[in-house]
Amino acid sequence: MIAILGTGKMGEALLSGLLRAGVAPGEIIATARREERATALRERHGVRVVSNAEAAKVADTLILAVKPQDMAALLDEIAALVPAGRLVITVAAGITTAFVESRLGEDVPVVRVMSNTPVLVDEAMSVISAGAHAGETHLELAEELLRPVGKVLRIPESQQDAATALSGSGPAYFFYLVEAMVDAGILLGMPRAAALDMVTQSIVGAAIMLRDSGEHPVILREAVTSPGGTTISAIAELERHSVRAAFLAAIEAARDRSSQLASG
Ligand SMILES: NC(=O)C1=CN([C@@H]2O[C@H](COP(=O)(O)OP(=O)(O)OC[C@H]3O[C@@H](n4cnc5c(N)ncnc54)[C@H](O)[C@@H]3O)[C@@H](O)[C@H]2O)C=CC1
Ligand SMILES: O=C(O)[C@@H]1CCC=N1
Repeated sequence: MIAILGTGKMGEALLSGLLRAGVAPGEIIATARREERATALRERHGVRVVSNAEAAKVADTLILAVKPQDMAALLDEIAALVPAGRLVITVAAGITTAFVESRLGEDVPVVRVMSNTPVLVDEAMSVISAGAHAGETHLELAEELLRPVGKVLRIPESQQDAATALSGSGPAYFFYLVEAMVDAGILLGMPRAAALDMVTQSIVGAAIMLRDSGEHPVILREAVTSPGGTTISAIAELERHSVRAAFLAAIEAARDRSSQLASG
């Protein structure tokens, strides 16, 4: 039995992915704070929604998906109830395996995961790290759960905050970029719907080329950039506005914020 505790946006995305991957609804239980949320989860996915206490007692694998700020309270609530040897997977930004171990008991196997919202379309990037008492079998179990919804990579836990900044938040940067490009289309007089179509298909095409061609992004960009042409005029402006430096600073800020989150 797999339990998802705190089934909000990320928890529900993982839940729907597990169901798409063929896990039976009877094999998954969820918890939610509000009754309307519990009803919605039952109706949408046909899973049982129970209390945190019941989930902690009956599940073999617990997926903790509350906000980082709510993690200490949740762990305190379930600490006395989780039977020995259960795998605990935490998907919260900034929450270390040591943070979970210190509240659930020092020998609990914990795997820390940072995934992202493309889990909804089975294209997630999930990075995983083992806690002090999680071994190969625990990592494999976590991989088994996450692989049907995207790519999974093992990384040292010391890199989790950086991964949170890069791939956890990553989709938001691309959506932001799309918004900005669509605004540019509007500025140039394009109808909004057409501009959104053009930008979306350009980003999808570019992403697939990047993933499937094996080419370095610089080579792919150079292939678009004709001498004396249009693209280099745009790139010159991006450079003038220090867009690359802005990305470096932004992602560094996200990494720093991730490392602060466990302390509230
Ligand atoms: N949204 C995203 O793109 C990503 C989020 N995450 C992580 O996933 C976690 C959840 O984020 P979201 O799903 O965006 O937030 P959310 O607010 O949509 O979901 C959290 C849910 O937990 C519930 N909750 C809080 N305390 C609870 C308790 N004691 N018992 C039962 N339910 C409780 C809340 O009512 C809410 O529905 C966070 O820790 C975040 O760092 C990780 C990767 C990406
Ligand atoms: O913004 C956040 O804190 C979460 C973690 C990664 C993506 N969203």
